[in-house]
Amino acid sequence: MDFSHTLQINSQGEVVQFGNEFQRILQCLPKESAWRTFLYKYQGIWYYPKSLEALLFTQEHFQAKATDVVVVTTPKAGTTWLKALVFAITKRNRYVVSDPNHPILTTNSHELVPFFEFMYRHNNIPDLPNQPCSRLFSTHSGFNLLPDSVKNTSCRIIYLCRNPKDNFVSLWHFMNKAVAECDTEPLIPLEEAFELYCKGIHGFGPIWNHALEYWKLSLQRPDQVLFLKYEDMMGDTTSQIKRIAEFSGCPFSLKEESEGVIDQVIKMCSFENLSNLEVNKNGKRVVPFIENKNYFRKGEVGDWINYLSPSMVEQLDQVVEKKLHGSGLTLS
Ligand SMILES: Nc1ncnc2c1ncn2[C@@H]1O[C@H](COP(=O)(O)OS(=O)(=O)O)[C@@H](OP(=O)(O)O)[C@H]1O
Repeated sequence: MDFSHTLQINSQGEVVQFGNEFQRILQCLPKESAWRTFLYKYQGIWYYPKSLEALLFTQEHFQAKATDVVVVTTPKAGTTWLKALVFAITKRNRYVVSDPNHPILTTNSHELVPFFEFMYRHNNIPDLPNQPCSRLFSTHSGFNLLPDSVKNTSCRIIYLCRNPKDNFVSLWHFMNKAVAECDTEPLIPLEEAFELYCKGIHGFGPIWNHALEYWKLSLQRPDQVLFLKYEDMMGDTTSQIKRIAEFSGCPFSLKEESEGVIDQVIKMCSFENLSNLEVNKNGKRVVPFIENKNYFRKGEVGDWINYLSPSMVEQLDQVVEKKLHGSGLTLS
């Protein structure tokens, strides 16, 4: 694919120049002006153009290894938390969890488990470590857009989703805080954002389509896809951490359990601990330009009750129920 001109976007969020082949692709896709930018629908999922370009580039250039672990989430499902947990669990032979200099304590987890969307942005082919141990990557990509080598090798996918009502509230806050900090546009009213969300129009949405693809795959190939829910992780973090460790091929030994290693992981990656670290209070990511503190808001289940009216709840519940009906997947 010819990506000779990288994507350029004007101040309204509209694509004004892109690689020739990518230009042809974009012109054929449904397009929506939403969330103060433009979104393009590719194989059932809405993408920001830069993310789509990078993910198409990833598809061409990323070669998975059987030992890789790819963290896949919908935005605002608890990605930052899951990345910290997966890093702490899978790298614990190299970084002892009780180490006061553990990387989690000094580095935002998005840097430790990088997104394909940013690694492969602007035609960049990153130099990937060739180490034998598991490499960790992440993405918000829909399943269809994953590189073939991720879909078809025995590399592991850990998927996380969240109750759509909390997911929406978290997304709305994030867009108004993190993104609004970068420009002078007015905030997006909750009602306007809600209507878009119910239509599935948001970056990497609709989450019911996104989750359903990975859900089906987790049933077909349970050894390749571990399907997690934020609410289960909050409800019984110990069990979910054990599942992650076993699935990743590094289960906790009885000795580790008796020494309290699981509790140490939980504590290190807790909302309270992560959100109070210097790096997460005052640090920022350069690409995208987002202050780390914006990845931490409340970290609770059920905060939607403070934002959504009964009729909004009914509307969103109905949309989700209709989409997931008969699939065996529930998100409420
Ligand atoms: N350690 C920990 N434990 C529990 N919950 C946590 C944790 N860290 C972040 N959060 C909450 O996750 C929400 C942010 O979602 P993501 O990390 O997926 O955001 S992003 O997609 O990476 O931008 C956002 O949820 P809300 O508080 O509901 O907005 C964060 O507060």
